[in-house]
Amino acid sequence: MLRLDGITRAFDGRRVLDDVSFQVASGRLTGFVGGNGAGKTTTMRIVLGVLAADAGTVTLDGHELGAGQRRDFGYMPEERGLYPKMKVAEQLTYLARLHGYERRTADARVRDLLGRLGLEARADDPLESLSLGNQQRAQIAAALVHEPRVLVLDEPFSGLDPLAVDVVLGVLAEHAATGAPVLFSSHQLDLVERLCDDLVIIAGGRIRATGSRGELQAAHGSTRYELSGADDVGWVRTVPGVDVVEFDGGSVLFGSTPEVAQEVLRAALARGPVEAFGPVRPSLGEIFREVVVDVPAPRPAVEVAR
Ligand SMILES: Nc1ncnc2c1ncn2[C@@H]1O[C@H](COP(=O)(O)OP(=O)(O)OP(=O)(O)O)[C@@H](O)[C@H]1O
Repeated sequence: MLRLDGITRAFDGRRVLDDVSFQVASGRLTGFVGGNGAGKTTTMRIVLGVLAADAGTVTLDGHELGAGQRRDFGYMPEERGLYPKMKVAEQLTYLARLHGYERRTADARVRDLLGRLGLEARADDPLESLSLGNQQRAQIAAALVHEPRVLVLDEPFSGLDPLAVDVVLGVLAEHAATGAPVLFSSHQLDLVERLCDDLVIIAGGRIRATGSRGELQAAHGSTRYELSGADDVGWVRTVPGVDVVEFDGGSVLFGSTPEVAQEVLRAALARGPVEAFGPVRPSLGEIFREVVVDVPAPRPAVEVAR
């Protein structure tokens, strides 16, 4: 398990990470979600040791990280990092060789990865001749080429079409299944909601919520209920304890306690056929809006004595 404890970082006296603590479980995909400037990239750079924290620790399976362990990490940085003019397979093999793979093993590993990422036909083309989405797949291959013990990716899904998202997701999930913690950042909430096992929400440099989707849904945002009937269900508005959110003649979305929801269901059945009834869990977007609302500005790096 990768674990961050009390990470703090300031730039020019402005605190951009404030007591950031969360875990990335082994074998699971953890989505790191936040708006622009929330602190995702800075946190990832600190995990990778590219940037130093002012305070706090990063540990892997209980051991504080040094350069030696981080060599086994895979990282796809925001600024990407491959050579545009070099052929795709050639530079991936070169990277694998830098990690100590023998040529034949490196070649086999690269061909396998390119195959799984749907890039085999472009293996011998210069990176810059690929579409942006395919260049991104090559960047992901570069992060994975040495079978990293921990995988950290900055916005790996941005700019990918839905099919490419599924291809990349499959490859990342396969890698997580080897027991590696996988952390990826994103601000595409709908995508993260579908893709990851666990979520970490950051805003204004502070962690606002962590947990599996189910845990977040249970802890934040209220469950609503949906009722559809053959006839007009406008009467639901008059039931005490019901707060109607949306109404569309034959269907209604409302908030209430579970008990009141059951009363509504019984009343609906007494009136005629019910086509659909059930809880509607809050979306990640709703939870995100709830937990990031009224985020206080980060404290200055140095408290001024009064
Ligand atoms: N090298 C730096 N010098 C000064 N400020 C920095 C530096 N790097 C990051 N920041 C600031 O730290 C804050 C967090 O930035 P960061 O890039 O970590 O956010 P992010 O969540 O990755 O955002 P985005 O989704 O827009 O990439 C921002 O206010 C940014 O301007």
